[in-house]
Amino acid sequence: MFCEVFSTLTLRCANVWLQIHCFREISLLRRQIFLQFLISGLTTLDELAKHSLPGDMWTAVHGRVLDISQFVDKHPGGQVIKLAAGRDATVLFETYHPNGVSMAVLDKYEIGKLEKSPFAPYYSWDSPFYTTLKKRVVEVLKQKNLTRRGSAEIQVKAVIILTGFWTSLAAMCLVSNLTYAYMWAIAMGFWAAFVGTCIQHDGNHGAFSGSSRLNTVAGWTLDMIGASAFTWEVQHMLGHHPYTNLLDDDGWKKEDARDKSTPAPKTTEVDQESDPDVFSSYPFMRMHPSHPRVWYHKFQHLYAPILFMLMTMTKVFHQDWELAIGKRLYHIDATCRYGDFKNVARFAMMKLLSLGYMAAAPCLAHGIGHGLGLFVIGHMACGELLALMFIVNHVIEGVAYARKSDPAGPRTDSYVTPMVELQNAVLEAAATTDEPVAKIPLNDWAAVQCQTSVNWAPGSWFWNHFSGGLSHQIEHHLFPSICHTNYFHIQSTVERTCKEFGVPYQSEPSLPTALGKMFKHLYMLGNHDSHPSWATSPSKH
Ligand code: HEM
Repeated sequence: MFCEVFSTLTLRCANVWLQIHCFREISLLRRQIFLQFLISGLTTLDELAKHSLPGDMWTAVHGRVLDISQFVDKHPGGQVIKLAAGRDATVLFETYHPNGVSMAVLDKYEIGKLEKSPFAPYYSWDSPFYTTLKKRVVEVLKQKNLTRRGSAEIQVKAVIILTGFWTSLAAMCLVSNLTYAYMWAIAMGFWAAFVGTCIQHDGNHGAFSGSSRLNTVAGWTLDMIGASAFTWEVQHMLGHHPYTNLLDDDGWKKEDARDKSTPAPKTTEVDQESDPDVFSSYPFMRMHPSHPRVWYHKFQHLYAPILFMLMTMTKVFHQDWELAIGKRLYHIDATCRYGDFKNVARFAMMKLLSLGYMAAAPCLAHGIGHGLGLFVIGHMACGELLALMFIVNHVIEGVAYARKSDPAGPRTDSYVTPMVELQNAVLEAAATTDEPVAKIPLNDWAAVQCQTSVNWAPGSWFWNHFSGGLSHQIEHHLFPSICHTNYFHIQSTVERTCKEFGVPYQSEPSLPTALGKMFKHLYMLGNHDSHPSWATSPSKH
């Protein structure tokens, strides 16, 4: 105990000393050597978690501990790097750099090695599948003369959407006819959904623009519509994206049962590899076959649309505040964002301001009853559209689910995966030729992303724009730092590469077809603990 306190104190003093003395490049080396000297032995995840605030930021990539305190402001990808602070950021690092990062950069900031996590990592990074995908996609964009991150196309689109939002809001308050006011409220809700899918989504992923500032402003539009970019980053970028449809079987139960007023458990007691999007809806909805089925789930396909309507309001009034105050979302430490007082102040200011123009203004214009009614109707329209477009990509017939306790890769409920079938077919075909084909591990990160996401209307310019790239969910999950306006340009390359490597790639021809399959799947999950049809999910090739 004494040793722990002493070493923490020494490190903190050392950091303050280094803040004061190390602002030049030459000092970086001194700082690195000094920290290397101080950290004798391996760094634990708990020690790493103590370094997540500006001026004192450590992260870990492939077992190497990096001091990124001095690098964050120089990072070519902008402020998103702060999400890596205080945690193992291997998945973020691998997935946000389609062009790779020189090892010299890592060498420059390395200060030690990470102790092995008590939880075995789910993913494998060894296959050539993701490297080949990255190389081909970067090449296609180069050939088409497109920038990876957004350009004029998304910026013009952003102006149109923002104009739509503010015009609907103003019209909702200014028209005297209440029927029209409610129609404007619905329009405002839809525009707000487009702000979410087409502006903030790219901004917070660092994909809206090459300019870090513009990305921050684009990300901030989520606060403009009443939610919080910081909360979204934690849930979506640190939870859902890296660990899509992956469930730590015991972890969610522990989190569920935990008394939230007690101190957060240590990082050795909780596993970061779990997708909050699939377990946060439980017990209201059963979205993952690992969750126990409760009697009312058999109606979930019927009541799902009602819950979807309430989604944004729950976030705005409950989840955002819980996170900002507790600095934690389920198993995810949110200190990197809400540990900074400036961020909490920004959060609170935007909450107040947005409530002013979205709720108080209509109340002033139409009276409290109708004012609140307009606010709620706007939210319901927004929540419904957003939920339908998001959930359809991951909870749908044929999609795969993964369990941390199951080492054999993502699979349908009855232990047959389309990936196994496809791999066998590809390897068999290759056996008759001279061309060797690499076998892809079932837990290959990119291959898992392809199996846990589903596209709809692939290659369509219109639907790509309408959904902010959600129609090309597989491409988005593989390349979150690439602007959504590019996805239909890279779609055929990704599909071809999947086919070549024997990795499943599921596309539904249209949104209505995909929605039909989503509701059918919700019905199946609600009415069967497991079902034979999950065992024979058709391979799409
Ligand atoms: C952990 C240590 C990290 C290091 C050393 C690092 C380093 C770099 C470097 C050298 C580049 C320029 C690459 C190029 O020119 O192609 C870059 C770009 C970028 N980084 Fe990082 N990065 C780190 C973490 C992160 C994290 C955690 C994220 C996201 C959460 C991120 C997001 C980005 C983005 C969006 C770009 C722009 C990519 C593009 O232009 O396509 N980086 N980073």
